[in-house]
Parts: sequence; C-alpha cells; structure tokens
Amino acid sequence: MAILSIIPLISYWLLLPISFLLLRALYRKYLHPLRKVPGPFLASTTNLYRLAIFLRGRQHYEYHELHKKYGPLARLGPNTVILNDPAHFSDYFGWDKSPFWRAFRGRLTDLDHGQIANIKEHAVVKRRVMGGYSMSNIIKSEGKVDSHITELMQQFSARCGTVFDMAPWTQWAAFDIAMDMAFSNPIGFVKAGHDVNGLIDSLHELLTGTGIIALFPKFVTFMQQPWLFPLIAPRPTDKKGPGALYGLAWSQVNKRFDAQDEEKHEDILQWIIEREDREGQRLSKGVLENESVAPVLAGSDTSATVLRAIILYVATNPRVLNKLHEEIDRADAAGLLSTPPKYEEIRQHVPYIAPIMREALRMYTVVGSPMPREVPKGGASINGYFLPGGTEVSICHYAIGRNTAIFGEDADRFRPERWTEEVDPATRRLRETGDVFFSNGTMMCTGRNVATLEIWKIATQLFRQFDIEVVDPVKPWQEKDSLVMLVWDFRVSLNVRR
Ligand code: HEM
Repeated sequence: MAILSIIPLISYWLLLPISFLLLRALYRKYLHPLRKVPGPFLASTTNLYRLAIFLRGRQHYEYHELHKKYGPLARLGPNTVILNDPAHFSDYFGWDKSPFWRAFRGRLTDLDHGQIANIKEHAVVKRRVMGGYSMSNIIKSEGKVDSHITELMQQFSARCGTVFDMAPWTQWAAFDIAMDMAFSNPIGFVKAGHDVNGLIDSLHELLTGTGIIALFPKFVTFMQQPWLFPLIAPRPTDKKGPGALYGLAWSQVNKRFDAQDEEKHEDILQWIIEREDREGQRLSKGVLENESVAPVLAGSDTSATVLRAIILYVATNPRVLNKLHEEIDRADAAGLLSTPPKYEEIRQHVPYIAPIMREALRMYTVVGSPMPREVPKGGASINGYFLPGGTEVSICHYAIGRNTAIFGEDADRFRPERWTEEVDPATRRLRETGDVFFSNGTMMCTGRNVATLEIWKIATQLFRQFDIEVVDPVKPWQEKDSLVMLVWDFRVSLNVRR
C-alpha cells in the first residue's frame, strides 16, 4: 500500500527512464549475444562498472583478479570483454582500435598515426613515419640523451646520502628526453628540479578526465561535434596541458615546414619531414603537427614507469643486482664503457640489461589502460564464445604478464633469465606471444627503439654509479593506475659506488 501511494508522486519523466534502464540491463544480462561470457553481474549490465574500476585507480590489479575468477575471457561491460588467452592475441592485434580511443584526439582532422582506428588506414600513415623512429636515426641523437643523463646523474650525486623521492626525477628525465628527441625543444625539468609550469601535472589531470569520458563513446561523439569541439579542444596558446605542449612543438613544425629554418636538426620531427613515402608524398603540415607531439604524449610516462620498475626490481633483488654489477664492472675494468655508456657498448658488454628491461615490463604494468580493439564485421569465435562484430575486446598487460599459463608457475618472480634461457620451442613461442608489452602487429609501439635506448642507458649508468637503497621495499611507492601509471613517494637513498 505504501508503495502504491508513492508511485503517483514519481512523475512519468522519472519512471520512464528508470524502466528503460532496467529493461536494458535485463536485456544486456539475459538476451545480449555476450550473455554467456562469464563475468560480474554489474559488468554485463552497465559501463558504470568499468567507471568504478577506473576511479579506484587499481584497474590492472582488478582485471587480474577478474581473470583469476572468470578465466581467460571475461565480460567487462555490456559490449566489452577482456582477453587473456595467447591463442587469440594475433586475432586481437589485427583488429581496429575501438571507439574508446576517439576521446584522446586533440584535433578532429589530420590525425597522427596512433589516432587512426582503422588498421589499414593506420598502416598507410605509419609507413610514412616509421623511418623517423628507426634505430639508425635514433642513434644519431644519442648525444642529446647523454647530456640529459649527465644532468640527471649530477642531480642524484647532489642528493647522495639523503632520502628523496625518485619518482618525479624519472618523470622529468623522460619528459626532457622525449621532447628533445621529438622536436629539440625540451623544457629542462631535470635542470629545474620541478615540474615547470605544472605541465606534467596538467597533462595527468587531463588524462584522468579523458580516461573517464572515453568509457562513454556516445558522449565523446557529442563533444566532438564540429561546432562544439573547437571550444573545448587544447590550443597552442594554453599555458598548461597538451595545448602548452602543442605550442612548443608546433613552433618547430612551422619553422621547418616553411623551410625558414636552416639549422640541421637531429630529431624525430626532422626525420619524418625528410622521409618521403614510396609514392613520393610528404605528410601535410597538420599531420606533422600531431605527429610532433606523439612521442612526448606516448613516450614519457611509459618510459618513466619502466625505469622505476627496473630500479625497484633490481635494487631489491641481490642476485640480479650482483649479476648486473659484475657485467658493468668487467666492462668498466676493460675500459669498454663511456660515461654515460653508449647504446652499442651496452648491447655488447652489458647484455643483461636487455632481459632486465623485458622482465620489468612483464612484471609491472606500464600501460594501465586495457587497450580496447573492436571485433570486425562478421564476428569472431574466441574461447568457445561467439563475439559479434563491434564487440569491444580489451587486454590487460599486467594480467598477461602474471599469467602462469604463459610465463610459468614463477610468473610472480622477477627473473630476467626467462627471456634468455634455453627452453623447448613451444615454451619459447608462448613467452614471445605473451610479450605484448610494446603491443604487436601494425599498431605496435612506434617508439620502442627510443624507449630501449634511453632506458638501457639510464639504468646502466645509474647502477654503475650508485648503490640504491629502496627505503620501503614492502610498499615502495604510492601509485594510481590512470591509463598510465602515476607513481609518487618512491623513497630511495643513493650512495656513490665509484
Ligand atoms: C617502455 C616504454 C614504452 C612502452 C611499454 C610502450 C608501449 C606502447 C603500447 C602498448 C602501445 C599501444 C599499441 C597498440 O595500440 O596496440 C604504444 C603505442 C605507441 N607508442 Fe609506445 N611505449 C613506450 C615508449 C614509447 C616511446 C619512448 C615513444 C616515442 C618516442 C612511443 C611512441 C608510441 C606511439 C607513437 C604509439 C602509437 C603506435 C601506433 O598506433 O601505431 N612509445 N606504446
């Protein structure tokens, strides 16, 4: 009776949407083509489930738990599943990016290669820029990386014997290197010793906001209406956020594109400008503007995160640390390492750093976002379930890295030798398939050479020059998984080794 007396109080405009949402939730749970895919009840009925996971800032741990509970294919949203089965990774890497990624566009036209969702169109633009990122080019700017490393080591030397937060220093170094490698206009965060103009913080804030709206592609489509988007899009005159970054990068594009600039630059922007594709076409100025900031947006937080992971795992693992020190000291005694060491010297004389980096990438997630792709028209059969065309399929790097079916029972152990030891061909193949941490296929990370060069060099010089004590190895830092991993309060103490 009480309920009946309340109903008239609820006006129709409220009752109708509530009934709609309820019926839609029931449809999604019991009639939707994905209804048989196991997963939490809420996940199948609403995208708010994923939003709640995102907001808690521990998404990779939660996705890992989800796989433990529901298996290698679990339902993550009404139209979204998450996959952790290496048998289907090659399908996944061949699909278009899902509409989730539209939210990350700073402009609606002249998209850079990373923003193009369609895998065929993506490949066309990527072919034109890829040469700019070749190791033979990247190595030409090694001198720039060296000067940033020298600056970083000087800052560390000045802090020896004190306890300080290592997290921002890795961040600042990664941003300085990325901006210098990208368009030769670094801000000098390491030299300043702080986040100049709050640029990095403002980028992170925007990233968190974008991570939220990306979960609602229809809302993004509305926001990106041609009449609305210019009002909210970043501008190169902005003092903070991506707009400020655009300002720094686009001034370089303008100078070089119009050939006002006689200076010979060694950076990704220049190599892309000079590169002609097979048809002899060059990229338009608009595309170049977007391409110019891509290495900074995609290559700074990522590199900083893997660097921190290497520092943590090596510094707290005496066996690995001793082995790395032995290689470095042997090469040093023979006078084979410059200061900072050259990439080629490390490759030849400190080969242990390569599996250390791979293992750190496996153990600690660099990309927290579940990287959604879209099942093509016609659908796909995955793990005995039929996923209709348009289904969003994600993968979680952390869950894959810790998957014992791929990496063995000791998947939770930091053991770089897993990448180099003799194993039977099937095990080797499985581990290589599971090595998704730079992604795979056409959309694989464009900047992996840059990342490898800078991370090998910084890590080798750091462990060569300093003994590193992690103040709290049990809870080494505070972290928030916000598409990229945000880390702070990574307290360490350094002492000079040599
Ligand atoms: C250890 C550090 C890094 C890791 C783990 C990493 C990982 C990744 C991953 C997983 C993707 C997504 C590919 C996909 O959508 O499937 C990606 C894309 C990309 N990364 Fe990296 N990345 C790193 C550093 C860098 C650096 C230093 C740069 C540039 C200098 C860079 C530039 C890019 C670009 C441009 C893309 C878009 C690729 C495409 O869509 O074709 N990344 N990266």
